[in-house]
Amino acid sequence: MTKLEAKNIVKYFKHDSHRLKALGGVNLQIEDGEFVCLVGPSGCGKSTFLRIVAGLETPDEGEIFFDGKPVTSTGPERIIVFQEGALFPWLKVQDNVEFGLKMAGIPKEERAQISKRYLDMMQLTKFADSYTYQLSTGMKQRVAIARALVMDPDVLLMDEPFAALDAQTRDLLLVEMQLIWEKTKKTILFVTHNVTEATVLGTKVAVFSNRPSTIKKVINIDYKRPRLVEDQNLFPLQQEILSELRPEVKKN
Ligand SMILES: Nc1ncnc2c1ncn2[C@@H]1O[C@H](COP(=O)(O)OP(=O)(O)OP(=O)(O)O)[C@@H](O)[C@H]1O
Repeated sequence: MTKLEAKNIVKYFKHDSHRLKALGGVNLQIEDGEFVCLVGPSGCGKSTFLRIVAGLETPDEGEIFFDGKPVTSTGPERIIVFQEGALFPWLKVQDNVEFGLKMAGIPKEERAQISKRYLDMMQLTKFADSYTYQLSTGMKQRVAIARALVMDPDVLLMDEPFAALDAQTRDLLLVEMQLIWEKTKKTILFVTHNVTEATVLGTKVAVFSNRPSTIKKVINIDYKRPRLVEDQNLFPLQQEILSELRPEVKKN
């Protein structure tokens, strides 16, 4: 079943005296439970596209459909996780994770039950009473992912969530992310600059062209999990993606 569909998404931005055409007609179809990685040259509009899917921006042309209905605003079924996690420093880890549930009026005990499951899943139980400044960057990112997952969204939108992590932490989270996806069966859209990351995570990888961007190619990846970054069987796919990407980066 199709979960999300982008139809001819066009987006302009105002830059001083001129209009910059960021998205030039993006078309993408995403089935329920797919893990779709978005790669493309810097500034091509990947984050803009994700924000449009989240309902945080409106396209100038085209439409996003969620379960066949047009997206007109943000909604709890589409939750975005940003690169820096955007946590609340004045709240403890558990309160950060429960924040959306509290806003939704879920009673305290029920909130605690739900957050416990995701704190366990993200190996954060011991840190439930810590403040976010007491955590490493990788742990903060796990809190941000847990905070999104407690809301049980249909679609998780992730904007370079691992970009600020060291290589070892990132490799661990890449395995954890695959396990979470297998356990929760969420539909995931994941923006990354890292082609290896894209092949490790994705059921498919959508390559954006240079601005005004369109989807240049979609590459399907049907390979056993959990996938590891050092798996050489993924190299040919990485080369295929890079061969699509390099000419776009040069144009940039
Ligand atoms: N709010 C805004 N106002 C003006 N221009 C914007 C705005 N947001 C994005 N842009 C422009 O739109 C283009 C696409 O930006 P966007 O951040 O979506 O690209 P990206 O592919 O995610 O980039 P990167 O890979 O470097 O993070 C860029 O040229 C950027 O300058």
